[in-house]
Amino acid sequence: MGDPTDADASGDTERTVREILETVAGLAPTVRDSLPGRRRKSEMKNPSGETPMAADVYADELFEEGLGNLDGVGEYASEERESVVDTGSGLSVAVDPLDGSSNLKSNNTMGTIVGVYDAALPARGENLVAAAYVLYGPITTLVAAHDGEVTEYVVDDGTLQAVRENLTLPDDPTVYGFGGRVPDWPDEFETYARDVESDETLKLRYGGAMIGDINQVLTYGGVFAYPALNSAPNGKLRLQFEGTPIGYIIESAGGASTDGTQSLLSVEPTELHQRVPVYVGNESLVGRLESALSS
Ligand SMILES: O=P(O)(O)OC[C@H]1O[C@](O)(COP(=O)(O)O)[C@@H](O)[C@@H]1O
Ligand SMILES: [Mg+2]
Ligand SMILES: [Mg+2]
Repeated sequence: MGDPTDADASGDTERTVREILETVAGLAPTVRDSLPGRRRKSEMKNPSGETPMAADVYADELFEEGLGNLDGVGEYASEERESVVDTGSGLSVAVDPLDGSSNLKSNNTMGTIVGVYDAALPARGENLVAAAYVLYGPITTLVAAHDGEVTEYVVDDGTLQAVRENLTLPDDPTVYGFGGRVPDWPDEFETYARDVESDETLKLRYGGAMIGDINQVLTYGGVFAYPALNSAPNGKLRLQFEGTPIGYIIESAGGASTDGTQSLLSVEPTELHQRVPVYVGNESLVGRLESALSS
């Protein structure tokens, strides 16, 4: 028989993960409804030096209140605020409240990303106990990874309705999407990209919101990269809010993730808002990429 204290702890974790997913699902329609009236820049700068949209700031406030008020959540952090908010004791939640919010101007897809860590932030990907994203597409969906399983839910009415269980990346990948300006790509990455482009089984899908592109990779199989750039060796995306949760979801779905040399889940966090090159997708394509980058 196991230690009753451990059983309590894991029961608490399960309950809190469920409550976090339910809270995010519950807020998703409100976030979506808030977008038309917040399609403008805010007056502030975020810790990454960007000017967020009013919608980014509002979504962050909603998630901070909703998730921070849960008994089992001890820390809340987001891409839009400088430091970690201490909300009691329990799991730590790191949120990208709106991913791809520059797509608001052109009315294209966006998402929300949530990482649930069992350690103080910033934490390693290996401390993730769950990760999820909301996709504000024609349908509002939530994809969650927990205990090695990935599930897609429809959350249009604010509740979790499972529609696809045990999601895995298809064996025969068909899509790729790479961010950053091509002249800014390091030579090794450009060689890989040209190789992928000339593969007759693959076609380009890039939408300017990582979550939209990731959902295509999860649906059709393929590879997404926001690479290291000549002008930004750590790329654009943030480790804690984007890199590790997405690495966790893709790895849970049988795919691979890397920062170029190691799994995104193994990258040592040194700073809450640090950036990281992100490469995720089918193992075959990520393996080819790691070889290309090391040559
Ligand atoms: O405009 P670019 O350089 O293609 O960048 C797009 C990338 O930046 C992001 O929008 C960054 O995320 P945020 O919108 O949360 O800052 C990603 O979703 C996307 O993959
Ligand atoms: Mg983002
Ligand atoms: Mg964002």
